Amino acid sequence: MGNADNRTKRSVMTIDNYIGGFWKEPASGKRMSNLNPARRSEVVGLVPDSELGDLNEAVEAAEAARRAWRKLTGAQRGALLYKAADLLESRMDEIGRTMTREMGKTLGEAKGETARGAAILRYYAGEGMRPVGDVIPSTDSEALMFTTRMPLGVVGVISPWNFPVAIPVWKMAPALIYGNTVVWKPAAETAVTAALVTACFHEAGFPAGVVNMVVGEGALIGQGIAEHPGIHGITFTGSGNVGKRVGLIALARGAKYQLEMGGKNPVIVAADADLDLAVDATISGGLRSTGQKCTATSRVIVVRDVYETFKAKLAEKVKALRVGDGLEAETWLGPCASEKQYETVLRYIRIGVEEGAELLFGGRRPEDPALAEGFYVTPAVFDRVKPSMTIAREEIFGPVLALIEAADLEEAIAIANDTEFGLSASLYTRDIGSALTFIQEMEAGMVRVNAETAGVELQAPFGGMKASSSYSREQGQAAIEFYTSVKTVFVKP
Ligand SMILES: NC(=O)C1=CN([C@@H]2O[C@H](COP(=O)(O)OP(=O)(O)OC[C@H]3O[C@@H](n4cnc5c(N)ncnc54)[C@H](OP(=O)(O)O)[C@@H]3O)[C@@H](O)[C@H]2O)C=CC1
Ligand SMILES: O=C(O)CCC(=O)C(=O)O
Repeated sequence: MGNADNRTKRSVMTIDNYIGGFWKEPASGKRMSNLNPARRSEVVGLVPDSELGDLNEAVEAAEAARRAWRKLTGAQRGALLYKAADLLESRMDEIGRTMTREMGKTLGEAKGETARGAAILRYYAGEGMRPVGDVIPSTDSEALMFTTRMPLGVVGVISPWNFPVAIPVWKMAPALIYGNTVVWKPAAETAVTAALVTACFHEAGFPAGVVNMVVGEGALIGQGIAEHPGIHGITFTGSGNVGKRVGLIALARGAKYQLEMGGKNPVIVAADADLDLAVDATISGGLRSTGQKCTATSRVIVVRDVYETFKAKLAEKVKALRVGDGLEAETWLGPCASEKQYETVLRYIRIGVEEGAELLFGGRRPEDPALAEGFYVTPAVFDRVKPSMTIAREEIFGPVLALIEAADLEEAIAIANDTEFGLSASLYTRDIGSALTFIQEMEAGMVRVNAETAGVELQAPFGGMKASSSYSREQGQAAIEFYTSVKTVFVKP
């Protein structure tokens, strides 16, 4: 993997692809630099700029491994997942620090995410011992009819930079336990973290070719995965534009696909809400990970009776959040993950102001000269946002909250539903009737009452409605639906 001895230090790690059980230089020998978003002059790693030849080699390795892998028992595959979980957990500090240096989230969040990766691996390791299929009564009294499941074959995993451990693990762990082999293209921006995760699979003793990692430009290697005839299923998390493209390519060649894309997640604050609880959840749901979660709260829809009180409480707490390097213990909010993301956030803040929303707080570079070299922006709160404004409609993926006033709960739910997205939504209320109306009316894959919009439990289905996903669900027992095909068996003596 290169420079492994210096993993936790501020040294530059040189990363290779992982193909057929070996760390391999990209055929071109070319590499890209990954920068620390907290300090743009600091190079965290040199990561492969792979070509299609590297991808082809990985697909061949995955194809060569898949029959023997499928023939192992679930318990045998699960034993390897348990080992990978133990390794990931034992390296929580090293992986967390690398993640923070590579994409900026605070060390606490990065370590928490790594621990979550280990928990996901253990959940799916156990899945190797759980029942599969149903016995179905046949109309023929002599016959036995039942369902079983087959793995898809080679699964292509295309993952983003915002959860560089949890998302690929929640895709790879079920793919593997159900008997598939994997070719993983992590986001190039977090490929050093990805290599540390891959090292856990390698050292756990997964047979050669079962897990492969190829790092390169999304438009080449990601698209190459979508197009590759040797890849039978593609699971993608990222932007809507790329996701739709991946889906269209997969559909055209008859491959199975699953897309998790953006969100424009609302929190509704009802007149009877516990306002302190709602404020804390808005801050945590909207601004943790610098707002770079597909489940992040971005629209804060507050019923008129409590709008001004809620706004004052929110502004006071947001002002107190400490922006800084995620490695510093006192930092609450790290930098945006990249210059591209930073420019996007600043552009949306400009658009918000131009369209007439009132910038109540933040949305600027911090004044501290120690932060001048990073992609920092102070958390922004916009007041008097209209549902038609761009900042209320498009996914920003940054620390920006848009406050929208609603006359009552009915109008709040109508505003919440007036979006192309439908990933997550929350309501703060003390009234059971309001909660039930919200649960019934809200068009979102995850609805949460008195809980923030972000926060995914690994054992529950995760996914969105409308443009947020391809209607499929990940995680928990739902994952089996994507990573396997049902086979109906009819046996007569
Ligand atoms: N739903 C979510 O969790 C996420 C949503 N987003 C949204 O997307 C916006 C842009 O982020 P960005 O990183 O550019 O997201 P992308 O959709 O570009 O990236 C997601 C993954 O897809 C890969 N990719 C890029 N282009 C292609 C392609 N043509 N075919 C196949 N794969 C491809 C990327 O590779 P590489 O990056 O190496 O080029 C990465 O691995 C964010 O501002 C946010 O709104 C982003 C990340 C996660
Ligand atoms: O909220 C979470 O923990 C998961 C969010 C997520 O899946 C994403 O941002 O892509």
